[in-house]
Amino acid sequence: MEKTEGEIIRAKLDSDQSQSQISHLALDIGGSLIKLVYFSKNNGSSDDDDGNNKHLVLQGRLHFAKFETCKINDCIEFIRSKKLHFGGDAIVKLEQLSWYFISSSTTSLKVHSGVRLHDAPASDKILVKATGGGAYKFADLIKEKLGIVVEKEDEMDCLVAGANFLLKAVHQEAFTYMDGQKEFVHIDINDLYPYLLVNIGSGVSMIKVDGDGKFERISGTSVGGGTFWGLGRLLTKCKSFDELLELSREGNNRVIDMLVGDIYGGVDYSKIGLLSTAIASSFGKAISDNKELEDYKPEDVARSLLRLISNNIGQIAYLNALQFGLKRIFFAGFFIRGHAYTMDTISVGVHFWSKGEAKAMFLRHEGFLGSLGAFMSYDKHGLDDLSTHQLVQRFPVSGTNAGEKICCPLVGDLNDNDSIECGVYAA
Ligand SMILES: Nc1ncnc2c1ncn2[C@@H]1O[C@H](COP(=O)(O)OP(=O)(O)OP(=O)(O)O)[C@@H](O)[C@H]1O
Ligand SMILES: CC(C)(CO)[C@@H](O)C(=O)NCCC(=O)O
Repeated sequence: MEKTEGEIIRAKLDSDQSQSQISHLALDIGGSLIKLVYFSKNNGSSDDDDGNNKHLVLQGRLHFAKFETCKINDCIEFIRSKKLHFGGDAIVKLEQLSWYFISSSTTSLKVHSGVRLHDAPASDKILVKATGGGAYKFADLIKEKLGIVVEKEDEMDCLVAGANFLLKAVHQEAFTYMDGQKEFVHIDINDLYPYLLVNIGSGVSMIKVDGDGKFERISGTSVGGGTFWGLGRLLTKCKSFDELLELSREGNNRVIDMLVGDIYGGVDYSKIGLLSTAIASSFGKAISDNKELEDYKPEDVARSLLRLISNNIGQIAYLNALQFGLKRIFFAGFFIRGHAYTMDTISVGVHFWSKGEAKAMFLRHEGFLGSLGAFMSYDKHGLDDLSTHQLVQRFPVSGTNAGEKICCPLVGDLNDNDSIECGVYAA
């Protein structure tokens, strides 16, 4: 029998936990999904080959997991059964946190960080960092069921902190995706800002980022991932988001979308630069076809809907980038789900509207920006002390050098039960 998502996570954790202790759980509780990040220490330290082993004080993994927000009780049960909220045997305080990845593969990333460890001051209260609207909505429930106090962190602060961390510290995090080609982008941390962060969750936030902690939410739209999943569920009867996404792969949007050619008798409207194949009106054919919903194939509906939402977000993002003179746009949030057609649609849209001036980029850990930001807020001051220059210098020089564009096939979803191997070094 096929295992459920919860069972897979549980089995993995059972094996992890036989050799590790958990510390530092952080949550991002959004309108659709709850994202968890936590660090598990392996027992004992071990030697490493990067020349820093004399400073190694801790080794472990950074874990990622997610639950649907409507199943918050499963998430609470998961935290309780794995004792994630107790921080293992001892809660440690992370100081001078300086994560830097020393190697990466398609399935796991190895990260080392410089920290000082102290036992947390004895306290009756167990505090867990959480962000997203659910940190407010579910604080009482979490206190009641787990006996822990939710320490709320601002959602936008966390998104930006998570994005900056991933972009600066994680090797091969950002990539472009166009015409089926994935290309990793080298990030020059001295030339990272300003950029536009477009976080596509249930709704969409567009944030102009000018530095660490320096940002402005310049726009947003309620037509986001929740719209795609909500409308898609009603229109196709799909039982899960992934099923809807999978369905869209096989569909043909031209069956339902009204194309320029449908209006112009098969020819382009070249005077204003519109090909006959361009969508003139999403779902527009449904008005004239005299058909009912049942007459359309669910896969065609799913495809049209995905293009509608992705195009719309791509266009609004581009208009904001134009208004603020931003050339780089990073798209994140769980709506993207590493899905080829979604990324392609967004990229083509941004490329088309900007006449090739602006670039759409995506992040491998797209859905975990907020939870990573909350995780790192355990020690803001330590992070502020970080020399980002140092982070890059300490990257290993591997076969896939930073600075070069690397082409590789699209890897699967790195967000599900992904973990990052970590070593923690004394600063
Ligand atoms: N397994 C899933 N179940 C539900 N939605 C999913 C799933 N996987 C991807 N999604 C998509 O991701 C969206 C949620 O993304 P994300 O977790 O980034 O946002 P959120 O934090 O829940 O929302 P918000 O920030 O607006 O409160 C959903 O609306 C849906 O489009
Ligand atoms: C309300 C939030 C910030 C909650 O995450 C998000 O869903 C969002 O940005 N919605 C779009 C709201 C708007 O700007 O119209």
